[in-house]
Amino acid sequence: MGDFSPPGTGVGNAEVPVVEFKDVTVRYPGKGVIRPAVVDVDLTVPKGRFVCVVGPSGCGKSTLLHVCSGLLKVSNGQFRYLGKEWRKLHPGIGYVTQRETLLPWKTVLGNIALPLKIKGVSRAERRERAAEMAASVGLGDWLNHYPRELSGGMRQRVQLGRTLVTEPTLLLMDEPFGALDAVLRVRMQEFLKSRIEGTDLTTIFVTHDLNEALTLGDEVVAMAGAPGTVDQIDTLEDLPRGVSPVELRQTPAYAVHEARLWKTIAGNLSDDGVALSNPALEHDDDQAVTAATRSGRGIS
Ligand SMILES: Nc1ncnc2c1ncn2[C@@H]1O[C@H](COP(=O)(O)OP(=O)(O)OP(=O)(O)O)[C@@H](O)[C@H]1O
Repeated sequence: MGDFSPPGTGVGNAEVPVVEFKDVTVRYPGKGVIRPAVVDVDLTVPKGRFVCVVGPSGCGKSTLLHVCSGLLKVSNGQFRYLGKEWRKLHPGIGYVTQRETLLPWKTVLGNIALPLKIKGVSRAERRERAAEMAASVGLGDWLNHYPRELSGGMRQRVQLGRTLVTEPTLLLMDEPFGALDAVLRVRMQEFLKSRIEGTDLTTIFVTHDLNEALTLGDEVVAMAGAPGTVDQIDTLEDLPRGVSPVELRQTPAYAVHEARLWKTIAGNLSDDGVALSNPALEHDDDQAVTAATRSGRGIS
């Protein structure tokens, strides 16, 4: 175990960051020499912080989330969750993806109660907690409806409820609103913000959409290149909070952050929106490219 201490250690767990990456490189297992997915990542996320990660397709955003969840181990460097290196999956993680994973044969109540059932919570308690959670995600009148009877935004709220009902310490969100239309997306952003604000929940939210990141985040982490590196971290303390996304986008501070982050990301994009090879790492034998960069969407 390495010896890197979070700032302000020694005054109890409250000050231990929820997530710490220190000089982290990640290679996916495979045959031959595999180019790393991310290199030299340093990132600290304190308790209660909402961090958005942006960057072009293939720069390693999801890879960072996999490491946070414990699904993927680092190849070099150190990763700590709640101040510890863990051998197994990390406890207290909620993971919401763009892909819908609701069980079609279960109702809203049944879907939200499912993780409690897996944990062995009694039937009466899980029904009560699931019903409370359904109400808190605005679906109190839809408890006995099935996913097919709901809109895309409602289904995404069920997914969110199913995750939050477990009372996670760390919420990981990988493009959760990517499939929603523009209006619904903004509504869901407002909804998520209102649901999380004032709680201790720590959130890492991956998105291709810079506007979404600036609307939601306390901090935006811009990744670039392939293998991916963290190229910029913008703290958004100067942005007004408690205003609508539309009002927020009209403020001068917003424009400054947007321009700066865009420059970081777009400077490292190919014409078709995929992360460009990282020139600083091109001549390193260890980094020889055999892993295919997945084609996909660029920054919007
Ligand atoms: N299971 C895997 N095995 C091997 N390589 C992988 C695997 N998953 C991802 N990669 C590679 O790791 C790199 C980073 O992928 P990752 O999915 O983290 O990027 P991303 O920024 O999240 O992309 P996108 O925005 O398209 O989802 C890519 O080169 C990708 O091909």
